[in-house]
Amino acid sequence: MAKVEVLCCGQVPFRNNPKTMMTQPSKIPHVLSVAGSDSGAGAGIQADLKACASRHVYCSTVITAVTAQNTVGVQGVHILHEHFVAQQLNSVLSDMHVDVVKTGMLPSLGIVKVLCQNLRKFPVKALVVDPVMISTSGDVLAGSSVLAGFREELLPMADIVTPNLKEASVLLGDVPLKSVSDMRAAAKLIHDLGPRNVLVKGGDLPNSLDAIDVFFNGEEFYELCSSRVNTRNTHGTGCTLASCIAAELAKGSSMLSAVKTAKQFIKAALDYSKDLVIGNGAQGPFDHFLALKNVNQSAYRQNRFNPDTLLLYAVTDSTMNRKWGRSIAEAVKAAVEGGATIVQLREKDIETRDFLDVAKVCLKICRSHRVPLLINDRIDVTLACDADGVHIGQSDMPASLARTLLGPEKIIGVSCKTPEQAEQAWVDGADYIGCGGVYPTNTKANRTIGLDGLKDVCQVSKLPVVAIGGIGLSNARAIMEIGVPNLKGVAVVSALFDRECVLTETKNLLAVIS
Ligand SMILES: Nc1ncnc2c1ncn2[C@@H]1O[C@H](COP(=O)(O)OP(=O)(O)O)[C@@H](O)[C@H]1O
Ligand SMILES: Cc1ncc(COP(=O)(O)O)c(N)n1
Repeated sequence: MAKVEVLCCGQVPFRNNPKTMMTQPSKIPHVLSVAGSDSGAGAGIQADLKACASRHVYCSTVITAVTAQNTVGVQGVHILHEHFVAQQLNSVLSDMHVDVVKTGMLPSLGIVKVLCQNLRKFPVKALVVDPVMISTSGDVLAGSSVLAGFREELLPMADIVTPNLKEASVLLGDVPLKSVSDMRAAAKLIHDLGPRNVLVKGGDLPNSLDAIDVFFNGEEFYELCSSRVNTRNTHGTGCTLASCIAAELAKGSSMLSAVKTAKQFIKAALDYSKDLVIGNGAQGPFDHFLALKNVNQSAYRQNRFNPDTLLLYAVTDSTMNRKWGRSIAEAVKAAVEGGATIVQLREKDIETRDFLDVAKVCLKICRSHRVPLLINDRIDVTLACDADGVHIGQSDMPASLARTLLGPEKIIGVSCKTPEQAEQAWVDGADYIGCGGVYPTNTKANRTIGLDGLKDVCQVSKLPVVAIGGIGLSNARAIMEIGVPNLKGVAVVSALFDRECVLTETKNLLAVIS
């Protein structure tokens, strides 16, 4: 009798398994962190590894120094020889496909130089430089000898440099930085040193109720603002921010969107771990794995939100579907089969338990078509059924709080009528805005803003926009043709669900706007 080998994992041997043989090799975005080790694991290489892991990005490491460090301060620093740093760089860069390099503590000029040599030899998609010089505890991590290396060699190669206030000041020859306008001036001067983008971090800005960072891309300034979390656990925020930016760039994000995601991540992680107690010193580490408390499919999404999904946005209405004798799930199924690119469950008169049951069924339908499903207003239902996100109005939960509750992964949309509301939605960490009502509608008694109002909002909105309100076959094309690039699609209710055949209506509407 033929001998059958059983592998311990219970799988058929490779050569006999056609399914395994057909499997495509899969690639994970890859960040290389070139930084120092922090024995307390709050900052440095350890923070970078945790940040990348929690953003679902692979992180390799080249260690430049080993520090004896805890929540009180830095007790010792052992700098590795530049030859050994060069050897590590060569090992990783010559073999593994690195997308983005992120640098932290670079404690000697020799190390800066071998890094620049290796970056020239093995070019990568992006270089993120966190110019670590002084720890938050006030200890020196890189002396003035490396400054020339930063200014002359490394910064001109950087896609972004992320100094905190002290580091920005040192890079510019000890200029005092005390206000947001000082930060803007510093960002401009540092940009003149050669990096493509600059983020001056304001975690240590005195007398500021908010944590404000200034981003400058050589043309425009952005003040990125989040409320300041009241916690001692801010050790490693700078390293984490830079790693998170690197991770998002490795996934393919644009620079501004990577920076915004990273900032939202820091805010959410600090909120999540504000009461954590590790160590007796003044500055504790925080917990990077907030997403793990909510292990779910969305944790494996590589790109959290694709604005193109706003093209044909189906918003349900149970009264209409009841009138035509179909369930919400049947209506959603027809809409996604007809080509709806995103769905929102807007069910105002339904018990929570029923809402949850319906949401779970609709989620299954949407996932099978790779269409995101959002829930109107109800953050509790969004979390309970692990929907892709929530859509909120101006009188619902504020978007900043929704972001804190939902974490950085979920999609958040906000209804906006005015440019001011659109600006606030962006500051609060929303992903898109729904703008309207453009035309009068039966689903909401509301002031309409018309095509001009829509244009005004689109022109200032930094977020993608979907138009809503009285939109259907007759006027959808006119809306799509208003000629503003961030208008990504139309959201419709009656045009799909107050009709006999949802499938046909969706197909027809898609044909008109595509
Ligand atoms: N208490 C806080 N609440 C919210 N965000 C914070 C807080 N402290 C720092 N941040 C943010 O963390 C990031 C790192 O900033 P900062 O602490 O200034 O850098 P570093 O760790 O290099 O000193 C920035 O985006 C900053 O705005
Ligand atoms: C090895 C190493 N790298 C970087 C930092 C900066 O982090 P922080 O500014 O939070 O002290 C640090 N303390 N240690």
